Amino acid sequence: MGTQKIREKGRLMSASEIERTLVRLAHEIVEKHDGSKNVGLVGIKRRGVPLAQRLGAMIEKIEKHPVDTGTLDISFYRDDLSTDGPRPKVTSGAIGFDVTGRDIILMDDVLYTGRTIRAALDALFDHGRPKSVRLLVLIDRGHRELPIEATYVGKSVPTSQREIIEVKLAEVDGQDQVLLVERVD
Ligand SMILES: O=P(O)(O)OC[C@H]1O[C@H](OP(=O)(O)OP(=O)(O)O)[C@H](O)[C@@H]1O
Ligand SMILES: O=c1cc[nH]c(=O)[nH]1
Repeated sequence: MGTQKIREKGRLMSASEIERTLVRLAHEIVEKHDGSKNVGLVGIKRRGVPLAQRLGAMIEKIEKHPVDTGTLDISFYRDDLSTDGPRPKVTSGAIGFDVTGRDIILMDDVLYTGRTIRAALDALFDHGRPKSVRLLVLIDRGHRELPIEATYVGKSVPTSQREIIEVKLAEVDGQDQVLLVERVD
């Protein structure tokens, strides 16, 4: 595989827009979950993790009680591994709290084909039986290949297949912003 050229097309969200969006999503979660006591937040590695941590802190501030926040590493569950041989049957590391009976909100930065979320649901149910599972994403860029939708969406961005959404978060990338870039052949 050669190096792929990409061209920046524009900035979709600044740091302050990301912050405002997360505050709105935290309030939506509290409103829909009637106080959020049974809610557990699970961030998908990598950038879902800081999103879950930030939203957990925001909900805690609004509700004045702690919110369980954990991490899901789905690298062994991704179906794109299956092209190189049988899919490894490995249970991912601990989430950080018991998901059984909880109202789980899975979190990721970008929702595209839906394959990451399918893998995340497999991984989640290997850890326990949640009462419910909802999905939160910062960006929904369309082009689903599976019947998966998010309950909580930061921003819906219609994209072409050539375009790529680059979410950058301070904890992983040293800064907060969302960029739209395009592959150049
Ligand atoms: O809906 P899908 O088609 O599964 O695409 C969405 C996934 O793609 C990105 O991860 P990526 O594979 O680029 O890895 P990253 O964590 O390094 O960004 C993004 O973080 C989502 O997890
Ligand atoms: O555009 C995309 C598609 C999948 N994952 C991303 O992070 N961006």
